[in-house]
Amino acid sequence: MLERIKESFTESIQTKIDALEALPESLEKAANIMVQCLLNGNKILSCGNGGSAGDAQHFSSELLNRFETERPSLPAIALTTDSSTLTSIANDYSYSEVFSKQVRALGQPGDVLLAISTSGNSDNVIKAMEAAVNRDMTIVALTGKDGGAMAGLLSDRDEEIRVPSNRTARIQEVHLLAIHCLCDAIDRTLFPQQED
Ligand SMILES: O=C(CO)[C@@H](O)[C@H](O)[C@H](O)[C@H](O)COP(=O)(O)O
Ligand SMILES: [Zn+2]
Repeated sequence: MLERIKESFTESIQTKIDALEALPESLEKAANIMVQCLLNGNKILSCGNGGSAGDAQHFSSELLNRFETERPSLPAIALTTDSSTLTSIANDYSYSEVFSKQVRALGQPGDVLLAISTSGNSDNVIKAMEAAVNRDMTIVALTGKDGGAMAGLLSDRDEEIRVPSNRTARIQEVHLLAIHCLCDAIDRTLFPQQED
């Protein structure tokens, strides 16, 4: 057991080292997309399943409340939190529609969708991306593995942050770091004078 735990630490550290090579440029582009969206008075919607639902909420709470510095609240909505909406859409239509219906209701041109999936193949996240394209929104996709079907849906205006790993847990661990990098970049660009 001890060996297994140590292996998980080593693998997680190695995935972050690999991500340090692969991800900074896409993270910078994604941060710029989000900053521009917020400067234009738009908002960021986020979604994902399981651990990625937690990540979607982690991100929105850091915008709505705060990350590390005192600054005004920023507009973000996690599409994973309203159990009445989620269960009724899943019950009346299909689980694959739970995010896309909300995107069609809440998404405005210029908003950003933060779409999170380690496989890039979750149907409800893919349908949310399709709805976002129809709403003239920009997409930031946090993915892993080979990017899955999500990678094929992105256009030049969008950005994919694809963690170089095939293991869901390791990918999720880097997704959280990526989310914190995005929050840090947003805060430092929008509020350069604020104290830590
Ligand atoms: O947290 C974990 C595994 O670490 C799970 O809850 C995981 O998020 C779920 O199996 C998700 O349904 C996986 O979806 P995805 O990342 O492939 O989109
Ligand atoms: Zn997990």
